[in-house]
Amino acid sequence: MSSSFLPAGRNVQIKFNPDNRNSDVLINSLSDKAVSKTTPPAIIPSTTESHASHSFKFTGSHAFAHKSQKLLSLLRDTKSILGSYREVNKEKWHIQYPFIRFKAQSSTERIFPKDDNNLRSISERITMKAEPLNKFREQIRAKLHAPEPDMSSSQESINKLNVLNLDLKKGDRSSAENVVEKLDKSSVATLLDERIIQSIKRIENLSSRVADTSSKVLVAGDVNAGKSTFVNALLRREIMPVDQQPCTTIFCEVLNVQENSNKEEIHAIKNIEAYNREDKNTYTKIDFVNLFDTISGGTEEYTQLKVYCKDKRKAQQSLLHNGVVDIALIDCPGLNRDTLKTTALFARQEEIDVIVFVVSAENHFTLSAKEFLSNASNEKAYLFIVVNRFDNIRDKNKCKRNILEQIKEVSPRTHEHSEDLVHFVTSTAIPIETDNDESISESPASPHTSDRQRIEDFQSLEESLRNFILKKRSKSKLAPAQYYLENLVSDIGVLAEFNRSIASIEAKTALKELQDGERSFEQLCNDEKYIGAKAEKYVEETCDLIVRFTKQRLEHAISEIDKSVINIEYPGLVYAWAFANDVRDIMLDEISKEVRLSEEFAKKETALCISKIQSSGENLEGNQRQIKLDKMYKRDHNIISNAITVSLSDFVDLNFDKNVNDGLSIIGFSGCTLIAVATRLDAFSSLWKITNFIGFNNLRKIALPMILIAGGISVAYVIRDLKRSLTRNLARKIQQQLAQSQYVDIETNRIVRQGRKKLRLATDDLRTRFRHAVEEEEKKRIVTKSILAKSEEAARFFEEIFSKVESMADTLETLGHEWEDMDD
Ligand SMILES: Nc1nc2c(ncn2[C@@H]2O[C@H](COP(=O)(O)OP(=O)(O)OP(=O)(O)O)[C@@H](O)[C@H]2O)c(=O)[nH]1
Repeated sequence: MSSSFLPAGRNVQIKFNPDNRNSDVLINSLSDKAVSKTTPPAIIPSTTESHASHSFKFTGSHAFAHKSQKLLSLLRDTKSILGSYREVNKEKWHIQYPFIRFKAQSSTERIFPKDDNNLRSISERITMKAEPLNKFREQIRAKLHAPEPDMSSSQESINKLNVLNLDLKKGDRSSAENVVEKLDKSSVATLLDERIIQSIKRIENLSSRVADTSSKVLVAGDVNAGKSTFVNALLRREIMPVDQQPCTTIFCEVLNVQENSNKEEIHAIKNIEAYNREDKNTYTKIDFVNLFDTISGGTEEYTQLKVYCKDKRKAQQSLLHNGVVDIALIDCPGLNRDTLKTTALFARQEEIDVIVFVVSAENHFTLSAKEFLSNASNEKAYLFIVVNRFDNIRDKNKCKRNILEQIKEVSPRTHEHSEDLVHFVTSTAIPIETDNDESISESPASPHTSDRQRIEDFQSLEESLRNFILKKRSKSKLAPAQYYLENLVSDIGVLAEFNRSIASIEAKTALKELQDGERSFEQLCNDEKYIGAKAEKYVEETCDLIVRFTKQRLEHAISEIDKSVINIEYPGLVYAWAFANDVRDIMLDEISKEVRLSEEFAKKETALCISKIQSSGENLEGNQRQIKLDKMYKRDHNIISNAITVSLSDFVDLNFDKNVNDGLSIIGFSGCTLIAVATRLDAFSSLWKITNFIGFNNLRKIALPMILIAGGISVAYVIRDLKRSLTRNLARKIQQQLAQSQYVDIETNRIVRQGRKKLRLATDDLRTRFRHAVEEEEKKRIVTKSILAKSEEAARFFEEIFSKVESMADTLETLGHEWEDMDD
């Protein structure tokens, strides 16, 4: 699995680039512990320089240490970026995924979620800036835009992302698509959070793997092939017991003394799982002098030995403690039918980086050896083969050919790189330290040519072995971290770029909304003032109209009240009183009619005005208030009928006729009185009362003729003028009373007051709706402002993240992939 944006398989010699800001920071940010633990001494030579003929190009231990440091630092930085992604995703910005259907979509649509119409419409308005892109950004954008025709939508996002893809494939493909389509932002955020947590855990595991400087080498081989002799030769010490007879019966792990607080000890362990160096109950300490007995004594008490020993050689020569990797050598029991299975199991353990197989040049491969090798080569692909006891071979070339032929059969890949991986040596030729030796001389005092050659062959083996171990270590410990980082950095870049685009668009949209909102807010405030004032003006105009109308109608009706009875017939003297009451009622009805008319007018005008007010606010949101006018005027308006009563005087018009003389007036008056009385009493009782009053004789002499004359005149007058006088008197009386009670004003006010009340409801409603609209606009502005701030912040955040991962991708690219040709 190799990242698509980094070239794979390049053999890059690491050069620290001072211009690379990120590298600088990364190197400087390395913890002291990591640096001290992994930095090799400067004197360790690069193997590519000293052993240029190797077909396995490897940049050596220095490069390995440098690479470990960089990877550790990159892992740390990536973890911190993922941490900030989690934080932002939880609290500030739901990180979105590029879930897209590519088919038949424009390139601008591709980078936006397919269900987000709003964003898509925005995307149509905003084109990508034609800025110069660097390689990483180009690759990320290409990923976001690239059509992948035959993919389902659920797979598209998976293909865009390597590590941080969401786990949507819980059902079949169609249901996974549905899941994608139905996901909302917060669900995606939750799924991403889970993914990030997993990634952080993985980074922690990879970090501890990269930081782990130990490496285990399993030395297996046939019985008596010389495994223990070989191990001793590597250590330049007689640690492992050597015997002509098969002697190694248990696994012996030889470690550097530093692993045991610089104490040379042997720990015999019954249960390796429970072994703890600091817990003496988990092992038995054994003396070095008793090692042979323990190993060869056939005791089945122990399953494994840990032998902590000193390697007195310098770091660049030492295998156990070479400054880069702490190597442990595990000497296995010789292979036979009984031990084959156990050794094979041991070899399969993940912590075994390299298998060194020791075969005796004299015996070639046994069946057990072949079986072991073919299984191991399936497991590890490359094996390191030591053909030992080469000194005993006379025809060395033939032996080499034979053995290489056999290796070709059991491990073809090893055979391909036999120059590096297959060594013909004589382990006994290596000078071994005795207890008295202070240093070991690699050159015998008087070396034979053959001895010198054997020592050189062994040294060459050692260099190849160390190189192979480092390389395998890179493969097993650094490669997973580097590949994972490459994929993760790409994913972080994809998400950062995608979310930056969305955030930028949201910010632009919010800004535009804010600017538009500013204008519409101003417009609204102006409208509120202007339309409010206009509505007030409508109200005043309508009220004025109602007042004028009502006043005019009532005043006119009152002033012309006598005309309302013109057509009423006078029923005669006997019904004069009833007639007078009818006249009054008709006159008052006439006024009431005018009142009702005015009310109708007021209602109509009020309705008109309300509709005008409401239509001036029809653009405002929300429902208009319904104003009912049917019960606007409901009480009985004939309030004056009881207050105006007919009286006698109403029948006589005191000012009525300037043409009639005073006498006639008196007579008329008397007559009228009589008539009035007569209308109330019967004629006889009236006459009787008058007679009693003036005396019968006087009446007979003086008054009677006069009375008779006056009566006659009066009767004539009454007959002639009663209707007119009564009408005029009653009209005047009503007019006076109405004037006195300010009837017109009161009624006008009442009518207009009701109208104003209703109109007030309309203006209040308009004002309320305006206020509501202004408040809504303000609320919208607050929300838009916060969206703007949030999306601007998000855009900045993702841009910063992008720059960081861009720089990390550069660093990763410079690290290269030296293990590309080690495909196991
Ligand atoms: N001539 C010669 N003899 C060797 C060489 N290497 C080992 N021997 C001898 O071979 C015998 C067996 O050596 P060991 O190292 O015990 O062999 P081993 O593979 O560890 O034996 P087991 O652990 O019992 O399987 C010893 O007598 C060694 O001296 C060599 O390169 N040349």
